[in-house]
Amino acid sequence: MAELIEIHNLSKSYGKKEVLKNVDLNLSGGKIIGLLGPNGSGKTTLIKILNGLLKDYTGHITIDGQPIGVHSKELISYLPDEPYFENWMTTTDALNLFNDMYKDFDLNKALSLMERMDLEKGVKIKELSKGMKEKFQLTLVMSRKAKIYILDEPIGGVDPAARDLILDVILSNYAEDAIVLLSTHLISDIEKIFDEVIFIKKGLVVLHEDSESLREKRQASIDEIFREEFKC
Ligand SMILES: Nc1ncnc2c1ncn2[C@@H]1O[C@H](COP(=O)(O)OP(=O)(O)OP(=O)(O)O)[C@@H](O)[C@H]1O
Repeated sequence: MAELIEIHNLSKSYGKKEVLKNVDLNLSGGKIIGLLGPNGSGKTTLIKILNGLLKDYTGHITIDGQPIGVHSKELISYLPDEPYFENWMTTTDALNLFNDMYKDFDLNKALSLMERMDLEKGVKIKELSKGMKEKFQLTLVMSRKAKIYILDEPIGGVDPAARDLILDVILSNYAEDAIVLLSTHLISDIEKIFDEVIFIKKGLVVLHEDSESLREKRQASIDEIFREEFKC
């Protein structure tokens, strides 16, 4: 049976610079997968391709057995690395927008997550702090009953106490057969929830392994293995 995400021989260049090189990845459902690599290694580029935002690549990708398109966009709940709200929007406007836009959006879940995150309705999003914006975006994204969640740096701006809350929200809000693909630099904070990790180095996938067996094999944490692998 086809894996939920299959990537074969994917390459992508910006001008003459090749930033993804012959990437092969098969990702199956029921896993939280860490996409890890130093700055500029190609994580966001890969994520944008999976979300249909970049189309000028070579190689072959299927999501749930189909090429990237309407079907994959319905399956994926995507948290981009930058806020995407319009300046005029309040938290209530954004809730309504998600409710209108996505069939799988659970408004009641979003409202209860907002309460847990200490976020209020009717507040102008541009007046929220960076961390509060991140929490709010994550609330919206995790309130969809999606088959795939792609989270680009979900906790970069939030304080350490809120990070644990966010991890709990991620863990308890995805269906068991779904994929969570998550890019982060805060490996030690998040690694406990990873089932698998992917290391990407200058556009090449240099490692894709089960995180528990990797830790056992190397007798080190994912954070330590990452630091060793990417030592400057
Ligand atoms: N729009 C663009 N035009 C030209 N080059 C780009 C563009 N976007 C990204 N790049 C280049 O592609 C490479 C990969 O960038 P990408 O944003 O995918 O890396 P990343 O792993 O997500 O980095 P970070 O951890 O810093 O967010 C980098 O060399 C970057 O300079």
